[in-house]
Amino acid sequence: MTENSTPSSAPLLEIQDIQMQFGGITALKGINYSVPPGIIQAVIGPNGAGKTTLFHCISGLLTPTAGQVRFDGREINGSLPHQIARYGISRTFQHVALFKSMSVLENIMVGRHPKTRSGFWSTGLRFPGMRREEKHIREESLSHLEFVGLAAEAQLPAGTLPLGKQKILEIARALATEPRLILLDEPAGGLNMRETEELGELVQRICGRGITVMLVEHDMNLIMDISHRILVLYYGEPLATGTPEEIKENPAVIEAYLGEGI
Ligand SMILES: Nc1ncnc2c1ncn2[C@@H]1O[C@H](COP(=O)(O)OP(=O)(O)OP(=O)(O)O)[C@@H](O)[C@H]1O
Repeated sequence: MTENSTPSSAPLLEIQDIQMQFGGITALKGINYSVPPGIIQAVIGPNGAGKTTLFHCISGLLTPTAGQVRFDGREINGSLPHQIARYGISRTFQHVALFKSMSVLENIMVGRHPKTRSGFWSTGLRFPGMRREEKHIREESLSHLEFVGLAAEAQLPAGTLPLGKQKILEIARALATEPRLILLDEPAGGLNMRETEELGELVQRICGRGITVMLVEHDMNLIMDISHRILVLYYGEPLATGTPEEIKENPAVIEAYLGEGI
């Protein structure tokens, strides 16, 4: 178990002795970790280390077998994913999960619904107040597309975009709920070098907006370039924490990744 310290600001996310058991498999073995606001926090580790399971526990897809997750001082484990989205945490998935026949813009508008009073689908009833709300959602959704560089593709079916742009669209949809913490699960998976560089710039701009980013990623160049802090998981436990420079030189990390090209 490892605990990091955040002397300058109260943590945004506190993970306290989280354990996750799947039958006989212990995917997380008691993790303590805090993430301060305003940083890019990477989570790395070999396949099966527990990274995605940790994201599932934070975003409410899984309830930890033991331990607590606190977000901005509020205990959130046991809350449902849509409640957690309302508290200010959104996420993307390892495999793209878009509505492929809907337009790029509509995919964002759907993502807006946790923030609206009437909900995206009920705006279809088209009462005047709802029409105003839909117009507002449309404008805000377009501004998210502009932020990520996809405004020109707004009317295209999402499924016609190349993979790199679909992944960016997923990030835009996660941003549309106006999160304070965004969890990105392997956003660079399947991207070429240029797309990965653009993704890195986007993640830095997201952080520049004051949104805390947690990033699970296997692309070590990207991780080392943009992360402020790294948590290394190994068989469900923290192996090391630190800055990219500290992690690069950590003998336990080098040993764990030996042959895996860190
Ligand atoms: N729903 C599940 N049922 C049973 N075992 C699971 C389940 N989800 C994850 N596991 C197991 O928990 C462990 C951690 O899996 P997890 O997907 O969190 O790892 P990971 O670090 O994200 O791996 P990868 O880098 O390959 O995505 C693995 O041993 C995995 O097989």
